[in-house]
Amino acid sequence: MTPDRLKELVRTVPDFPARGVQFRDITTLINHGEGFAATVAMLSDTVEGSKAARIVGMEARGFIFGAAVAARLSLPFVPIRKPGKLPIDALGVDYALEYGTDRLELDPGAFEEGERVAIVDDLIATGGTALAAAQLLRQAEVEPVCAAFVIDLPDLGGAARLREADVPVSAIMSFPGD
Ligand SMILES: O=P(O)(O)OC[C@H]1O[C@H](OP(=O)(O)OP(=O)(O)O)[C@H](O)[C@@H]1O
Ligand SMILES: Nc1ncnc2[nH]cnc12
Repeated sequence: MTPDRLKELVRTVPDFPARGVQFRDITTLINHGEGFAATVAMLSDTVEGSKAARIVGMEARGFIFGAAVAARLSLPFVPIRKPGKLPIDALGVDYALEYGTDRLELDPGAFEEGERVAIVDDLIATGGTALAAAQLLRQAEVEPVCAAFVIDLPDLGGAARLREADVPVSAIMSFPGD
């Protein structure tokens, strides 16, 4: 399947969760077996090329793709969670959303010192989530060597921000103009 065909499987919902937002919904993509498999295969090629030893994915949609890529490549998977969910002393980073703030947490004991780690998520918009993930990885003294997304919303600037922070970025498809 081509990236253009995969793009057709993403449902666009106007004015969700707020007026003016074009919500790019991946539930219709993963509800298509061949489309989901092709998406995971493409993300896996990127992650494999980065020579990452481990994959992290951000709660919740990042778990869907990150865990699938990890299983396909027989790589270990580490969840980056929303606050208060990890049962151990976790590293935490607060980050800005369009309105207000949120927080991501990570188990620093989940890694080998200095190893190469890939970030996988469904979508990059402002980059706040992915930058927080990269910051958490650096706090855990490992190297974010790749950030692989299904969808990039380039007008929101997240991919550019991540590259400025020295994290290589790739996406299967983009929706310019969002
Ligand atoms: O680049 P950003 O502006 O940070 O936006 C992208 C993030 O937003 C969505 O997650 P959300 O926080 O909505 O959580 P969910 O996965 O639980 O739906 C998406 O899955 C990304 O993680
Ligand atoms: N436009 C959008 N569609 C889906 N998920 C998002 N996360 C942040 N912006 C989004």
